[in-house]
Amino acid sequence: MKHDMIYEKAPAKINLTLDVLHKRDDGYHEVEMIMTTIDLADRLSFEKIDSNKVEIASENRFVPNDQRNLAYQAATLLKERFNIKQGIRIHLDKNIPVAAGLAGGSSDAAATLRGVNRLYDLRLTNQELQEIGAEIGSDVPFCVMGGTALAKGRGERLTALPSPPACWVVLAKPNIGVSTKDIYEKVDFTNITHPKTQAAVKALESQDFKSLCENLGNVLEPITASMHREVAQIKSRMEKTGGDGVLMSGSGPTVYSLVAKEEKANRIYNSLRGFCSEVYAVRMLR
Ligand SMILES: C[C@](O)(CO)[C@H](O)COP(=O)(O)OP(=O)(O)OC[C@H]1O[C@@H](n2ccc(N)nc2=O)[C@H](O)[C@@H]1O
Ligand SMILES: Nc1ncnc2c1ncn2[C@@H]1O[C@H](COP(=O)(O)OP(=O)(O)OP(=O)(O)O)[C@@H](O)[C@H]1O
Repeated sequence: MKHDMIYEKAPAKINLTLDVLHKRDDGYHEVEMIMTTIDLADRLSFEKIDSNKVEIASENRFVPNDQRNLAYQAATLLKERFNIKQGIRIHLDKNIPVAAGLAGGSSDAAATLRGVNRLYDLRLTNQELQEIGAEIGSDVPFCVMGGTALAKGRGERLTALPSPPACWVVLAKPNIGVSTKDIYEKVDFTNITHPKTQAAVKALESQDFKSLCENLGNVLEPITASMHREVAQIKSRMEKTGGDGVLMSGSGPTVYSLVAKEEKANRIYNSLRGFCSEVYAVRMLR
């Protein structure tokens, strides 16, 4: 039997700020962070299949196609919770670099929640999908919501914020892997420089690009940078070639620069291409 296809885009996120307040009893860290979506996205399609299975197809050899895949987990969760007897085939066209600090897997999970909600006409609200998403990972609720938000709790308590002023985002991912868990575990609360989250929120509210760039901050950056010198190397190269605001995203290792002028974005992009195999120049998503 031929079934209709549903399509969803899964955009990457960057952290404009990331602060860690304390370690919680459940092992997670209480965070306060501003995240925004960028125009670098995976593309997913969803199709009903007659066998009672979730199938993932992806051409990317770094992406698992079994229960380790967050899209698989999202589809399975909805299937079990809503007692769906048919199966789901997911095709994943991966463009977001893997294990990068850009929430690629989380965004695929969020797109899967939206896609399966439509495919099986479950009529779940965005809020309900966010709550289900929190069971899969801390970044999933934000990826369900999209746009720009201040996130608290372990990342699931969200308040929408205005999008950043239009600009370019140049990203470079060094060819190294980091474990988010390990990086959080290394946070030293006796020696921490907290970002000015409120100043960054104000900069978004007043659409002040310069102030936004001055108030980017990520407490995980010095930790990942101390383990991998590539992070500091990319950061300094972006700063030297004219990046307006430069920061590592999430637990890394991707470093990005916000850039107002296209010609400068091109210059930074070209300067990094010789140094790093995964470099992107994209726009913010409004
Ligand atoms: C670094 C960020 O990407 C910033 O947006 C997120 O905080 C991490 O989000 P994520 O990858 O969706 O994280 P999860 O899959 O929920 O958790 C992975 C691991 O990171 C640590 N973790 C994560 C989130 C949080 N608020 N505190 C933590 O300590 C925990 O050890 C957890 O076992
Ligand atoms: N759909 C998926 N796409 C990519 N990786 C996935 C996916 N599902 C599970 N993974 C696994 O998760 C690991 C982390 O991948 P992901 O790209 O989500 O990291 P990330 O961008 O650092 O996430 P975050 O910013 O949320 O911490 C990979 O090593 C991969 O094996």
